[in-house]
Amino acid sequence: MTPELEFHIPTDDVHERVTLFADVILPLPLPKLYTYRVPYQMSEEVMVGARVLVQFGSKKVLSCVVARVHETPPKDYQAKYLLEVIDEKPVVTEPQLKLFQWMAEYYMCTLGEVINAALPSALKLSSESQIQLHPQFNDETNEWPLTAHEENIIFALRQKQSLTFTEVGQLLQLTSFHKIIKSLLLKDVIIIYEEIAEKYAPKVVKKVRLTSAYTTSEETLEELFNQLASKPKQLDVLLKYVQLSPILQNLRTNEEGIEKNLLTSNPHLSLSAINTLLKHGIMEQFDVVVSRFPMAEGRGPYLSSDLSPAQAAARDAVLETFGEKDTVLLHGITGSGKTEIYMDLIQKAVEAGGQVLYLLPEIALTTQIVTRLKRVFGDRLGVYHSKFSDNERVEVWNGILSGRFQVVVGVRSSVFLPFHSLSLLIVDEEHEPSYKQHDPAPRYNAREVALMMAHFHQAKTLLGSATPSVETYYHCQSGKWGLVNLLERYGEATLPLVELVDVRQEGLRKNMLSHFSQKLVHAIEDTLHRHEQVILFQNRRGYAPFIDCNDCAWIPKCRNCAVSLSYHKFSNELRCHYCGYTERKPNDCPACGSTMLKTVGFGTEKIEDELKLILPQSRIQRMDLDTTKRKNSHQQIIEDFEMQRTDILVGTQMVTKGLDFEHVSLVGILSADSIIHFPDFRAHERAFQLFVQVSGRAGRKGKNGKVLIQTANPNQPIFQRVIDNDYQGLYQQEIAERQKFRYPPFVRMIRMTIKHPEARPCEQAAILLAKDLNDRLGRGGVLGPEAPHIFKIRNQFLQEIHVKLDRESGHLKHSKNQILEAVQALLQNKEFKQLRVVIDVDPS
Ligand SMILES: Nc1ncnc2c1ncn2[C@@H]1O[C@H](COP(=O)(O)OP(=O)(O)OP(=O)(O)O)[C@@H](O)[C@H]1O
Ligand SMILES: [Zn+2]
Repeated sequence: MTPELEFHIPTDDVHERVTLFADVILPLPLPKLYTYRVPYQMSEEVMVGARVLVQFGSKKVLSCVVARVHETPPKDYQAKYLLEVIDEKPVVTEPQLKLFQWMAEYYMCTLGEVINAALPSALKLSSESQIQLHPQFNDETNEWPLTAHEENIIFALRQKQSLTFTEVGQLLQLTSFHKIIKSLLLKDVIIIYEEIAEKYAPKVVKKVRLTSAYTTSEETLEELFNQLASKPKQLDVLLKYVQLSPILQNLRTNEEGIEKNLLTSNPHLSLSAINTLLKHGIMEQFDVVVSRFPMAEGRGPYLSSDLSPAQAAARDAVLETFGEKDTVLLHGITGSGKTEIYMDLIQKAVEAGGQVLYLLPEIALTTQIVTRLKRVFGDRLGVYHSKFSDNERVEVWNGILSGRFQVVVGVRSSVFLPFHSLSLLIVDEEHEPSYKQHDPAPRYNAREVALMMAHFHQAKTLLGSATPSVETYYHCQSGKWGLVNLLERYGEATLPLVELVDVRQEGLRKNMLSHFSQKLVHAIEDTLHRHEQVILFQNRRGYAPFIDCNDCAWIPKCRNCAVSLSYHKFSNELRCHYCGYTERKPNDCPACGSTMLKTVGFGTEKIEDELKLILPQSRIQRMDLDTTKRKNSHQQIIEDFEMQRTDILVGTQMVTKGLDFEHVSLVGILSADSIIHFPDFRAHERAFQLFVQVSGRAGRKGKNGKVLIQTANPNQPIFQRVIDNDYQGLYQQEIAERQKFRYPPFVRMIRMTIKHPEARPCEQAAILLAKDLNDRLGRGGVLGPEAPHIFKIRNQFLQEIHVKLDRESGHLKHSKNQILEAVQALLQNKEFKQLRVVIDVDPS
């Protein structure tokens, strides 16, 4: 050290001290960002994308994400100091922040709502956050000096398992204790988690290894062998150890050890010998925190299938089109092998060093695809969906940040993940309505968000579908996006033969067995006879949509919603599918006392029930919301069907989507009519998609597939389009109608739902809002108010207003502001205290 430096007095403290301010996103529905003052000693630590702890209101402490760091104090309030910087590195990336900002603006919600939806709850902290001892913390091995306060907390955690932040404050009698918590965190003494129900528990594995004294050199190891020569049981253990751990090739590998149970569960080894070795300090035991997503064994080279000539041509066309366009639609019929093409493209993107996001509409689909992708991408594949625990989500989040996961497969919420170098996004089954989040805000469509993500990352997006949404196809027709067609099935397979069954006629001819036509029953029998499988689709779950009294026509209704209660036979309950209300099914009519209560209509449960009577030998499984509540139930049902442990799969929409089963040769649609007559401008499009998709599950691997559609009205033109797989016809007709009646893609729709516990004020408020919107936006664009078909849900009366906006974006922003102002003005009206207005952009 030079003498000058020894006398150096730090002067920057005196003059160059700059006060920094951080704008933070609180995880609350607040309209703007809040600015906090950064304590000088944290100036170096604070950074965009990292979390900080702040006090909000008088008591609450929250973690929030830094969106901006600057030097301008806020004008209208005195900025408080932020309390702590939690992260050493950002947990939210720059492109993510941009995307979140865009989502908040586009979907007309707050940035806080977006962040709240985006972050797994273990990354959100508040005064209710809990701490617990780190499972690996051990007084004896701890190398860090601990302060009295820290000792105090550890002592309390030994007594009580967990403490909330508030309790920590009380324990230490300090208001500012976050430094202490952070210090304990850094020393790995504690971990933080959000809810008691879901403690963050890293998975710990017990391992053993030789103590270092015996592994300094080959000689010491040899000495050990000599030493144990007279103790054969211990020698056996040692021999097994050197067999399982490659220490004879490289002594340093001893450090990694082996899992203890590889020894203890071996019937040829003596447990007491293992314990003696541990007791004598020849071996030692240690814990390792392992990933919940174990590394795949032997990464191996890529293992994907060879593309057929048609697939290879489609792949090349996609790559070529990416040269000119950022977004390409792969319109490939069901069973054409789109997945194989995706895998090929993913591989290319990964080899070039990019990250890939592969979006799927439904968890049920992930299980099959994940198995296929795992074989190719091994430990570089991350999976993200809503049935994951929070721990698992945090691990995926961190795995993407650290670069461990290069490919992520997930459902719509994966658009929130912290990618930094995305180069390819795939939106499979892009037409699927389940990409849309209805509640709560942000009410986004993951397909649209994916396109925006691609924009911020300068990545390419491939949309794929056998039945593209009319909007998407329109953008291809107009030349905005690229289009690649794949019009043949892979291999020997051809599209299935679709046939209609007129249930009215069959009923007259006495050819109906309850809800099954003879034709369908015979077709099922034939199929099972050939040891092939059947999928039956019915659009409703439960046993029956409602029951009614034969004598007085009484129908049980939900007490919170304007709907009748569905009957669920297994639980003998009447259930509301909107609010979850349940009651026991009465034996007699509460209105007239009659015992003649009968069920009306039918759902999947009834189909399953009746089928068991009609075909008692067959093995039937049902897949719907009621049978897939548990985390792995989807997987189990799909696996059973795949392995042909079941013959018939009965289900709701869940069975229609992209599933790939080799032995299915018959698909039955039990009642097509309710789907076609849904009151919505997309009803025809949706019905076509549903019928074609569910039909597409038949005959995928060379078998001749057959589809039977039961309907009371076979003359509807949509059926001919399904029979002919005539997407073009459907598209031409739909697009003409959309243009004529001004629907998307020709306009943008925004729906406002006005909610109030009483009917009158709900209606009055809706009329006022519609009038104000009319004044602001001009006539013609505002439709309603109108009470929706189900006019009360969860004790809230509903009214809807639809706004149609021209697509030029300059206009759009202005109009959105007008809408927000109109809603604000209405909410300020003192007459409507309990009013809520939900805004949904691009509703569906
Ligand atoms: N090149 C290939 N080599 C081997 N098998 C293939 C190949 N292409 C497709 N297959 C098989 O054909 C079947 C159908 O493929 P895939 O599931 O990818 O179709 P898809 O286009 O996604 O259909 P859908 O739109 O109905 O979901 C799968 O079982 C798949 O493994
Ligand atoms: Zn209800």
